[in-house]
Amino acid sequence: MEPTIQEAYAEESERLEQVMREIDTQLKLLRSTPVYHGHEHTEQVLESIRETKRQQLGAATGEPYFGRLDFQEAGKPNPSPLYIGKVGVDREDNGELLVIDWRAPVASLFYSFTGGMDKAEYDSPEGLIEGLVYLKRNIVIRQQILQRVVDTYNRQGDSLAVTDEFLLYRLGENKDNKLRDIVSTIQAEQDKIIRAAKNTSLIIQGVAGSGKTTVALHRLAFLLYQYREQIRAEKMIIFAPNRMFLDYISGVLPELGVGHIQQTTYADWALELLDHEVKLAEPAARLKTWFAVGPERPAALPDTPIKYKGSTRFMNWLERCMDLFDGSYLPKASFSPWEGKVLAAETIRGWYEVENRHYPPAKRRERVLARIKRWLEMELNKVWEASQKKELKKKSSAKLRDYTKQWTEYSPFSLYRILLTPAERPSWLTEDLLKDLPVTMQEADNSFRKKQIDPEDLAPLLYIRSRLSGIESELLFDHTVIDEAQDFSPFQVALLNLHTRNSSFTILGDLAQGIHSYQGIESWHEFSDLFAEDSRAYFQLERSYRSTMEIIYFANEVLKRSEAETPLAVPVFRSGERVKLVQTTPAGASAAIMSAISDLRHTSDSSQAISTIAVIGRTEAQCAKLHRALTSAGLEPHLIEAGQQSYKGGLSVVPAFLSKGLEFDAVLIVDCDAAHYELTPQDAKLLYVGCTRALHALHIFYSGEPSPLIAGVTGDFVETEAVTASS
Ligand SMILES: Nc1ncnc2c1ncn2[C@@H]1O[C@H](COP(=O)(O)OP(=O)(O)OP(=O)(O)O)[C@@H](O)[C@H]1O
Repeated sequence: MEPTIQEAYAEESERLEQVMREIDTQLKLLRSTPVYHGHEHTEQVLESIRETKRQQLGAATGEPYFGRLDFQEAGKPNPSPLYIGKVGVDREDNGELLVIDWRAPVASLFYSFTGGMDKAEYDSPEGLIEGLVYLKRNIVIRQQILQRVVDTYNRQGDSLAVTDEFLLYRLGENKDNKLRDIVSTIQAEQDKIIRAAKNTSLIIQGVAGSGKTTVALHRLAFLLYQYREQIRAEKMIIFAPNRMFLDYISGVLPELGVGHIQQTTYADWALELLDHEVKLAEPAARLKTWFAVGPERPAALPDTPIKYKGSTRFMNWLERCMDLFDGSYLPKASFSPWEGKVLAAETIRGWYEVENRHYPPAKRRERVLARIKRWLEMELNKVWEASQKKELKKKSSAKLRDYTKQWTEYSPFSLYRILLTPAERPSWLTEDLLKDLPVTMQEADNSFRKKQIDPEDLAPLLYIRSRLSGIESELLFDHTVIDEAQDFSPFQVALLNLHTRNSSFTILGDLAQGIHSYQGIESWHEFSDLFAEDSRAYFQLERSYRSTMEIIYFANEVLKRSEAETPLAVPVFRSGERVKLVQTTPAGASAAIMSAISDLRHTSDSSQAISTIAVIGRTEAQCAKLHRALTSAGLEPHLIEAGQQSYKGGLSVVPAFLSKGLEFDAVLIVDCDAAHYELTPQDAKLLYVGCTRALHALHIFYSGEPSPLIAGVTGDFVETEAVTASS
């Protein structure tokens, strides 16, 4: 018979006390053991194990576990309860597992089991284990106090389907300024991605709010647990679009007990590798041009060098260039240090092409020059007469300097520049090769003179670096995550592949949010083609967890009205207030926005009290103006600008293109009129990004003619309102 709620609660309280007593005893013992500071290796290792345990148990004391699954393995007489937590805890005296780490193979049942099935199974190191699930229970413990017990499945109960009640409870919570872990409610389709094998190139198309970023971070924690002998946190890397986004996601990995994973942007990583030889042009100028409205709006996607420079066609072109470079790099002449003494060109060629063939050209140059120097020293040693030797030494040093000088030493940038500057093109660059360079690339780039480059030059420069000097093994990653990957170019990903062992990738993005289409991709094939067929995998996440049904239905309408061919989000069954379409007069817009903010902050429904609100504008200039207006009204908003390092929460004013990746309890889209959002795929994506940032409430403001992307949207998920100046 199904236990009553009181019985379940009493049972779990007792169990919690038992587990906490055990953790407490173990912690006391560990804390009373003196920390070892000596040099004895074995003792150091033992101390490090104790320290890890101290930290893990310390973290587990407040909330030792969050779930329970009663599983009867085939062939075993009874089901046994498995408690799942962020870290495993076993009894000191008999080794019994009190809490199982969520990443352990058996814990996958807690996530993959969706009810209704006869048999459940999971992959273990010993093979497939089958059995029956009797109970799936969510348990909320806060600061050692049992707060909630929710059975989402009970074999003895009436319902055989796992309900989403607990998930909905979690999704209904409000957000602060940091993304959180989801270990207690990972969904089956997310779990598959998290637990995919390490040496896979995973590509994930996920709708807005489907948990892509969160899943990627949980996957890193999983890989570190599962492959702890093979990979290290310091060798894993996350690429995110900007520093503010990195700050926003920075809480998740520590919550999962994982540290030291590198987190960066592509530009920061690349500039570091290039020894900061080049400067990146201010990104603000490009963003301003690309997201301009009115007469400055950019024409349909221009066929600019940006796309070409991000293509694998360009990579192949550079590959051919580097092959030719390699073949012609060695000077043809022999080396004569003084009259009558010659080091034959053939000998030097042998050193270059045979002896050092395994080295890249820059290294070969270095090694061959060192070899010539050694040869010279030997020749000088054959001269006995002191004054003659001195003179020959002087002469030969000058000759060697000349020889070295003629053999130009290139940096990635100096080589790139001569390839793309017509007046400086080297003789080995054949007409055939030049013919294959698009016309748009034939012009000299003036900014190169000041060593200034654009973001799309980074991958080509790194490619040249890799061909010129090779990739040092300490620069290789064990696993690479690319978030917001739809804005990456194929060349960027191909380049990262050169830096990633076994093509172990998690690449995530959403084509519907591809607002930087001047540089990004149009289809995931552009990336999947870069990886071997048998080691790549593609997943699609269609359920959106962030927003209410009303918000998702509305955002989908926006997408449907443009010609953007992208998958639509399926909401979880969480209902909230309707999306508000508010028409104002131009003069009344600010007052209407402020009144909405005030209403949202003072909502009477405490379960929906709003703590983060974003006012989303179309351009940076418009946001700066709005920010001033809200500040003079005493509201203390934060203006989010390009280049910002952190996200503060509270009330933010942000241009739509910078809101990507973030989320807010409530979103107010302003100036959603026909001039600011036209009926184009680009504007639809931008508005879609803005709308899908909202968790609980979405208000859209416009004056004059509404944007064709929202005009006439009807349904039980929207309500309209007209605010006159006096109301
Ligand atoms: N299984 C889950 N349980 C609870 N919350 C979840 C779950 N999956 C996702 N979420 C929540 O949904 C929200 C969106 O997650 P996340 O930002 O990772 O999605 P995303 O796909 O990267 O979104 P976007 O592309 O729109 O930036 C977050 O608040 C996250 O905590």
